[in-house]
Amino acid sequence: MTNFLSLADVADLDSLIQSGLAAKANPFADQHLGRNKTIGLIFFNSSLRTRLSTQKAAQNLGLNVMIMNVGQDSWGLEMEEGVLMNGDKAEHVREAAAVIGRYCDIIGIRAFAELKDRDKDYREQVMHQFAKYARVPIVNLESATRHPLQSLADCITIEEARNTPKPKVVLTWLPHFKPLPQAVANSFSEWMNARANAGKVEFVITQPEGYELAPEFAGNARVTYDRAEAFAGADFIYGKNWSSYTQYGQVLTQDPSWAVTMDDMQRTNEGKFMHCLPVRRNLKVSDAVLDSPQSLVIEQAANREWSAQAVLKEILLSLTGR
Ligand SMILES: NCCC[C@H](NC(=O)CCC(=O)O)C(=O)O
Ligand SMILES: NC(=O)OP(=O)(O)O
Repeated sequence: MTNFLSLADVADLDSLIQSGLAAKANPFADQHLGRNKTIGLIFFNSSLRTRLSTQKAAQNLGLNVMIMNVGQDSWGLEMEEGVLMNGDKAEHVREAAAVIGRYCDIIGIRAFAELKDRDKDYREQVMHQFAKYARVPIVNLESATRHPLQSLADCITIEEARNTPKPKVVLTWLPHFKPLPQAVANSFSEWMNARANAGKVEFVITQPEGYELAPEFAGNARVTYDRAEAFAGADFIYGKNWSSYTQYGQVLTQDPSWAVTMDDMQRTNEGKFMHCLPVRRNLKVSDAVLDSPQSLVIEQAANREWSAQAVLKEILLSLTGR
């Protein structure tokens, strides 16, 4: 694996999931792999899990870790080519990425959607500019349209917690007053469609009208506006808010009946509740659900360490020629 930007960079998803589970069982088995190598983690947005779990995974592999918050610790970075830089951005990504690439063997980048210009967000300019100018492997720590380290942790969590060979997994939209990116939902859908194509899960998306994901991410998933029907018999309920893709970046409804409650969970097949976190209690999901044994959110977040470790291991193996 050279870059980890999306599912397309994964040669064998089953073995990557198994590699995450193996890292969980034996975290320090590969601590020699990263010796004398450095990873830089570059954040354009806030983070708790991604920052700490990726740092921890890198340390488990013996990597040195440097972390930078762009615009707070560093200069603001210009991403556009050929512009007169007379605004608030003091440095161009051409220099910044090239320089960071000289200090680091691997670079992780978090850069959320701005939710103003759909074409611009879906072009993934920040990831592509870094990949072009840094000349070292790039790891997506949540980009404008995807969050693959989260999706891999989600696959690991479902693999661990399932008690049927082909669980029913439901992605359900949750209410929020703020417009949030589509990245987590897009990515989860992309990865679950792959799992469904491999016969590993049944995948259903439920959302209010107007919240349809981009066709390339919804793929062949069964989409229903009938939330109760989607929840019936579900083994996993994966909650997430996202803003509209079709009316780009807009909040079309805040209908509180889409928040997940214990009544909803009782319609499932003793289903487990998942959320990538952070989650706003009682706005998106009730205290009772989050505090019940049906909630997997802490285990899911813990699995971020093992998803990052599986990915960094693959990249280190390709850097060292195996
Ligand atoms: N990395 C996990 C999710 C990050 C982000 N959530 C948020 O911005 C929540 C902010 C809030 O609730 O105020 C998202 O949806 O993509
Ligand atoms: N789930 C997740 O990516 O969390 P952070 O935004 O805190 O990194």
